[in-house]
Parts: sequence; structure tokens; C-alpha cells
Amino acid sequence: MSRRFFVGGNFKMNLVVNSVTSIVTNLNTAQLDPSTEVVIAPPSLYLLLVRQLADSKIGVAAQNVFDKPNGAFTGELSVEQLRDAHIDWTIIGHSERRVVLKEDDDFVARKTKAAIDGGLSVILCIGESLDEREAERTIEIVTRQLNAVAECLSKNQWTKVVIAYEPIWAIGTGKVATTAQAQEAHAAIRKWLAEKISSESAENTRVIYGGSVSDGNCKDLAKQPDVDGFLVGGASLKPAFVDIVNSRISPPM
Ligand SMILES: O=C(CO)COP(=O)(O)O
Repeated sequence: MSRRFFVGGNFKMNLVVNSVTSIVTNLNTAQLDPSTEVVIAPPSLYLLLVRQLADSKIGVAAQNVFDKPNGAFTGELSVEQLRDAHIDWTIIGHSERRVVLKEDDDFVARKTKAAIDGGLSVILCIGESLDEREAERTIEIVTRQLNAVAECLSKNQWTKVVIAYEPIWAIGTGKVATTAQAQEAHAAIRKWLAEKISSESAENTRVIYGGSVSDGNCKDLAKQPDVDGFLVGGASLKPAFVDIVNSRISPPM
């Protein structure tokens, strides 16, 4: 399989200078599976610090970016500003922004386009609520979220996107999707890529899982053929993150 395994750590609105420094310092010295791409997303206040502290093999992502190039947009960061700070990635469309900050599909799509046009790679988050899953609307919802982005991007830009399937009911709840639930959703997303974008993007675009990933459940999830990695919240703040990065290698005897 040609897709490189990807593990992202979304620190969300956690940590202060001391704790972010010790997490990054620990990651720098940890033995990380070199075949896994590791990207960490600290709060925006610490992006410069983390980029300076982190080993060059660790990527750094913003948790969000705005769709306009500059101007009177209090509190926002532009793609150019991230690039200027040597930040190569951004998360877009996290459910906490969709739900709490009322970001809709079109806004998420515009931001994804601005980010990729400006040279960033994007971790695009999609996923259904518990009500939607119970109504068996999972595929409909993620397809709607993806279609909005597909209207903005050209087909060859999908290789710059990592799709993070994060069922809202699994985020921060300790209620992880079963391996079968994750594989089913990921396979549907890959089918969507093949049908709507191209066979090349179905082959190369990574689809990662997020939602209560831990050192205890990551190995089984990582064995699923369409799970290309993880987006980790709570466990990315703990030593367990290293085990999740290394989920495809056996522990030393
Ligand atoms: O939202 C997430 C990653 O973006 C997942 O969070 P948890 O791993 O804390 O459930």
C-alpha cells in the first residue's frame, strides 16, 4: 500500500508553555516509527514555539485557518501567516468548530480551498452525530460534507488533503467506533473518492480515524485496510501518543 500512515495530535485548547514544551521535547527524543508521518496541532499561540522546538521530522498544524488573505478579521489567522511561520498543515472543519462555532459546510470548503491554494496541506474533519448514526445517515452526512469541499477543489488537490473521519459521538467520550464501524465508514469515503474525484486520489488520499483513540485500541484499528492513521485528541497529551504513532510495529520483546 502506498499511503503513508499518518498520526496527528490535536492538542485542542489545552496546555501552557511549560507543558507544551515538555510534550514536544519528549516526542523529539522518543523512538517514533519512521514510516509514520507525525503532525501535532498546538493552540495557535504556541505554533511558533512548537515549530522551533520540534524536530524537523515532526510536522506542525494549526487547528484552524481563515479563508481571506488578510484584513479586518479580528482573531483570525491567514494561510500566509501560517506559511511564514513554517507551518505546513492545518486542521479544518473539526466538529468542535462545526458544532460550537457554527461553521457550515460551505465555510469549511472555502477555508480548505484557501489553505491548499496557498500551499498548506489540510486535515479535513468530517463525521456524523449520534442521532445521525442512529438514523443510519452516516454515509449521507459524510458525503454531504465531502461534496461541499469537492465543489471548491480541483481533483488533483485531493492528494494535499488527509480526510479525518471523526464520528462526533466518539470524540472525547471514551466510546470508540468499533473496527467494523470505522472500516465501513472509511471504505465508503474511499469509494466516494474513487467515484467523485479519481482513482488516483482513492489510491493516495489518506483517510484517518479520530474519536477516543488510545494505546489500547489503536492496534486493531490500524489493521483495517482503509484506516490510514489517526487524529488523536486527549491521548496526544499523554505518553500513550508515542504508542499510537507506533501502533503498526510490535512492542520490543
Ligand atoms: O477530536 C479528536 C481529534 O481531533 C478526538 O478527540 P479524542 O481523542 O479526545 O476523542
